[in-house]
Amino acid sequence: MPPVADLEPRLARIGWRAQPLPSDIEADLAIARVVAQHRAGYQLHDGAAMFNAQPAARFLKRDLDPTERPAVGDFVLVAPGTPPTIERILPRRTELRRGAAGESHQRQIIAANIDAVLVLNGLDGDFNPARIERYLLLIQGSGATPVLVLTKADKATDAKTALAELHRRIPGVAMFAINAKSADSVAPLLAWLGPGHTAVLVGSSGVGKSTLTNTLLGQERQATKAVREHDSRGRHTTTHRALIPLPSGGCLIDTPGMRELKLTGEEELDQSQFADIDELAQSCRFGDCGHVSEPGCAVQAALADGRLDPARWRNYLKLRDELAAAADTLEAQMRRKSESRVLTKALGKRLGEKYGKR
Ligand SMILES: Nc1nc2c(ncn2[C@@H]2O[C@H](COP(=O)(O)OP(=O)(O)OP(=O)(O)O)[C@@H](O)[C@H]2O)c(=O)[nH]1
Ligand SMILES: [Zn+2]
Repeated sequence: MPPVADLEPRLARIGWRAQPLPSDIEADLAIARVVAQHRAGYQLHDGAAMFNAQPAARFLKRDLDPTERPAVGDFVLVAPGTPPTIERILPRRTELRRGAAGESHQRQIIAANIDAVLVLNGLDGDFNPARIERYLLLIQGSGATPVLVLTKADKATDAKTALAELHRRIPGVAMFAINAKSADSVAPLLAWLGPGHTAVLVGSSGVGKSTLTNTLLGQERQATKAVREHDSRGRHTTTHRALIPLPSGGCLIDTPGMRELKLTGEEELDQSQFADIDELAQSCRFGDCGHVSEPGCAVQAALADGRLDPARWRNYLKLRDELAAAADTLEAQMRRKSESRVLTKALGKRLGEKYGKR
């Protein structure tokens, strides 16, 4: 492997910060960063290009603690090959975990080596201190710094009141009210986006994550509207770039996994700011109304006569789909957990019969 000093300008683009490397590294290994994780493998970036890689066999062992597997944001050592293989994970500075209050064998790393989590909340009706607090729970203990960003300040009449309320409710956390479209307005955020820094943007759909990304980039590089394909189960695929080097020297990580941070599957739409839409959608003539062209659709009627804002409706649909997918995952996890408990019991009983233990 070339001396790391030679690699640093390139690695700097992917949020690398000088760190001592293990002394026993084989010469043919390269440093890269995990930018996405798929069922079929990992997507890595070495500062020059993105490429696919497979984890070494030991990462696939079933009894391995999931937190010891490569995660998005990890700097890893990669062996050449077709495909290249992830051999080692370099020590993490921070670990954003899912299920921090759960059982240890269920904990997963959502992202590693994240320095700041920018929690976006819109001042256009999306403002929701309770949701911000839930994000903060997820971030707490990760080592990453939360930064609260209230977007659409240019549209709000009460940005100061919102900030004051948030200050009261969540003291000691940096917070800004910004117009995500204005470079001047987002400038204070650059303090968390300098060389060697990695940030993620989290927040509800439509809050301004893509807009802020574009402003930080200084150009329209990321499609503001991600491409989504819906199917009957309400899953979607979002295409966007996973790691985004910024002119300020830092980088953003943006993966579907990171965006899933926002919903656990336990949220109830009928007890949210969308309760009115949820109620409307339940009052269609057909119980399984798709709200597209069915006769007697209460949603289409409300859209037609202006009672329902189309943007809000689209947002509701997006969130409902996300929630459905998250709930599916949660349910599958819980099913697996209860199955393994039953299996463990059955195994214990069998062993007890065989060896006379109880
Ligand atoms: N006036 C104003 N409009 C904003 C601001 N931030 C975002 N918008 C607008 O809000 C809409 C949604 O913004 P996006 O950046 O696409 O939101 P997002 O969080 O990326 O949404 P998803 O991709 O669905 O997760 C766009 O029309 C933006 O132009 C802001 O600070 N001020
Ligand atoms: Zn309908």
